[in-house]
Amino acid sequence: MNEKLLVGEKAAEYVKDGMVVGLGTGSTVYYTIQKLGERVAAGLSIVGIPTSIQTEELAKKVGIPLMPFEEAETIHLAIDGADEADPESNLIKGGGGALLREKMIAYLAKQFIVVADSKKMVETLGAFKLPVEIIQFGYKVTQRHIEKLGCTAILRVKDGKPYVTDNGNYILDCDFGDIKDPQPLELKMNMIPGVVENGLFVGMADRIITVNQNGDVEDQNCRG
Ligand SMILES: O=C(CO)[C@H](O)[C@H](O)COP(=O)(O)O
Repeated sequence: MNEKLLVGEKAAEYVKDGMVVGLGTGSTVYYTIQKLGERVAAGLSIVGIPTSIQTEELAKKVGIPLMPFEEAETIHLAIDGADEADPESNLIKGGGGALLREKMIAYLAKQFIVVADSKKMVETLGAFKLPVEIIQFGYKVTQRHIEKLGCTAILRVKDGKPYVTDNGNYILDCDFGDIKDPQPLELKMNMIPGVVENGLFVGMADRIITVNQNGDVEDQNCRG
């Protein structure tokens, strides 16, 4: 069973005619975007706002009309994946390196739907190392400040070179062990000069679409 396909396609059902839709990044929301492409070809009228260059290319390929984020007055709905989700619907995101644009777009969205296969659902955040986007200037100094918060921070590397985000920044993957109380950490992290954004999404998800132990799609309303 392809859980990513199941949850990705389920989320596409929330997209209605006339919506401005935030398009997330990754291998789960890939299926949402594919499905939306099919629906656009069949007459659905939407405008997408991509959270990464990768997603922009995919959306163009499947025929979803796009608009620049800076021109958006509102986003009706944003759909995105997650690396981990805890029982309070707090998330770690940024495995794909798009956390900054993902958070900006989710923040503007009236509704934020997360698509997550069952492996992403955890009791406590932190087995997945927390991605933190930092500026390149003085990055080792920023790294030391971040480590004082109680983690080991490793510079993300791709093809033997530091990984550079769509925004021209570096990413540190930070091992805090269990993150039992994500909100203070999210705030403290962003107080450090040189930190642009971190991958903790606290209290942002409105729905999480996942797969339960019986193999059924479970559509959780995070607002009770
Ligand atoms: O945060 C992200 C990218 O920055 C992704 O949403 C997250 O990494 C999940 O990706 P996938 O659906 O491929 O497991």
